[in-house]
Amino acid sequence: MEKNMQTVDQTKFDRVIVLDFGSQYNQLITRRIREFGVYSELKPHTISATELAAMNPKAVIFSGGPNSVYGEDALTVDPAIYDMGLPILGICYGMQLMAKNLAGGVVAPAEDNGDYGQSEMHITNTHSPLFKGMAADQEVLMSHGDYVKTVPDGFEQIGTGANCPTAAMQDVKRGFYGLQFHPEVRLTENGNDILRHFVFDVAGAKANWTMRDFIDLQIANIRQTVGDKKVLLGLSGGVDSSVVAVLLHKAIGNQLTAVFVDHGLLRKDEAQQVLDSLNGKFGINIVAVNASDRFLGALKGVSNPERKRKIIGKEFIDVFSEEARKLDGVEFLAQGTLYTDVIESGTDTAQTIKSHHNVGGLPEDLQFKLIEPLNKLFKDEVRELGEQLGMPHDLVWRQPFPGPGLAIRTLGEVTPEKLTLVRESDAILRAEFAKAGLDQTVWQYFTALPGIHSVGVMGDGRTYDEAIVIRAVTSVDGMTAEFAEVPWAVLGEVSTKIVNEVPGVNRVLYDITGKPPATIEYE
Ligand SMILES: Nc1ncnc2c1ncn2[C@@H]1O[C@H](COP(=O)(O)OP(=O)(O)OP(=O)(O)O)[C@@H](O)[C@H]1O
Ligand SMILES: O=c1[nH]c(=O)c2[nH+]cn([C@@H]3O[C@H](COP(=O)(O)O)[C@@H](O)[C@H]3O)c2[nH]1
Ligand SMILES: NC(=O)CC[C@H](N)C(=O)O
Ligand SMILES: [Mg+2]
Repeated sequence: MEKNMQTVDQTKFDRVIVLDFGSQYNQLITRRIREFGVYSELKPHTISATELAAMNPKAVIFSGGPNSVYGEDALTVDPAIYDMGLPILGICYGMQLMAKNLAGGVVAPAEDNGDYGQSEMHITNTHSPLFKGMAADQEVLMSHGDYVKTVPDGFEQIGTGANCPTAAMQDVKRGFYGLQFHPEVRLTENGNDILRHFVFDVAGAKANWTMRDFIDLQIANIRQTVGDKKVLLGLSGGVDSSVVAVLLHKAIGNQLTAVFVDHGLLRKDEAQQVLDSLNGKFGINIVAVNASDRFLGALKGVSNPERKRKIIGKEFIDVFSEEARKLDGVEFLAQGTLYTDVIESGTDTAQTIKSHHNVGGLPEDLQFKLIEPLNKLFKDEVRELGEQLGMPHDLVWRQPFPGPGLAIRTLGEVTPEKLTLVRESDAILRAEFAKAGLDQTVWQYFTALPGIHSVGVMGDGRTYDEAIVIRAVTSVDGMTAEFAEVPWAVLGEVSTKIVNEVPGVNRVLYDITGKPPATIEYE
């Protein structure tokens, strides 16, 4: 175990606090700022000015959110926050909230249909510190139904959009800024620079935080939380739980036991490959449990996607509990939960998109205390962490595989027969992508069974068989994704192989939807 890590001075980092109004993108704001080398954290919008002052931030950002500032259930902030002398940046809902809270501002619903998607913003004050050095016209991502009709006293409009008079506003004296568009997403051309200008030029923050500090802080936290108790880690062989395994091993050594569950929903040969690649490596010893009968049994007859996810979540916990009982003294369950899993499962402010088995799928009466050191990070940040921890490239860059496995790629009821179709077609897809070198460039790729039957003709005979869908996407963090532009020749090869080698399939489809509006997985 490494010494001298117990005390990490958290106050030595400059920090920017982001207040959460429920946007799906709000943690993206914090991670962009961490990428600049400035520590950033998301906090509830209910935080008081006193609590905020105790964190000694350099600036505050109000995130976007689904509500209307003048709606009955509108979320707001402690008004004393405006008097703290701190720079504030309001994004979307956050800007509208400033306009509502500060004297003179007016927010109204859009007269036509609102403003959703990429559009052009024209900068009306090129001297604004936010827009330093930028061209007067730029693409931004808008996603709002309300708009700021009148800027508050002391503010000036600094940008205007095609469908939105106040795309940006500022009160330089108070250090207050508002953006109607989302600078945190890549679809806003200069979004990163705008945030950077706010953090460094307006707020005067210094870049004094690194991923190394994150590692030290997590190791210190884990040691303090765990004491002399034992921790059971759910290890899938994926990036996230493997990174957690290495962190935990550094922090608490052999107080850690890793459990790998074969739930019968894994890919072809996956169980053996996980054990070969991880057992005995990095000081990790794995307990492998074959639980396919119980998972498949519990899923029998169930076709609702959310029900399936909850059942899988519960079965995982039951297996972990049984293993914990064999070990004596296990108080904690560690998981490789990422922020994506948390936000999509729904929070107090964000809607549920799907219940990830490890968050929204957990039973209410969970007997373990959770340790989830990555639950504020995104996939690409975890990969950077893995690299920093010296883990092998292949493991760090493995494509994600969801905990519920092939169950959420077998739409509707899961049966062993259907699983075979998904498993075999997926193995073909993976082999062909590897052959074409696409495994290095495509972020995630798999097949799914949508449950469509259609008529075919094979060997002069009629078939009425299943279709298989190929899903292949590029992404950075899984929050948004685009369908991958896979060469037709590769798709053709995969299609021929699947139809020839997987009995019961007579048609192969390619999914050309991004996220949003679709999601990456099917359920
Ligand atoms: N088969 C499994 N056995 C034990 N734990 C699992 C299994 N599948 C998932 N988990 C737990 O659920 C968590 C979430 O799964 P998820 O797939 O998001 O992460 P991962 O498998 O660690 O990484 P990746 O996203 O790269 O697949 C894992 O980090 C792990 O703690
Ligand atoms: O561990 C997991 N448990 C889950 O329940 C789960 N659902 C989706 N995913 C993975 O998360 C990323 C985003 O997926 P979606 O666009 O389908 O929501 C993609 O990488 C998905 O594979 C999951 N991972
Ligand atoms: N993305 C947002 O923050 C939207 C804010 C508000 N709900 C609107 O529609 O105008
Ligand atoms: Mg996984």
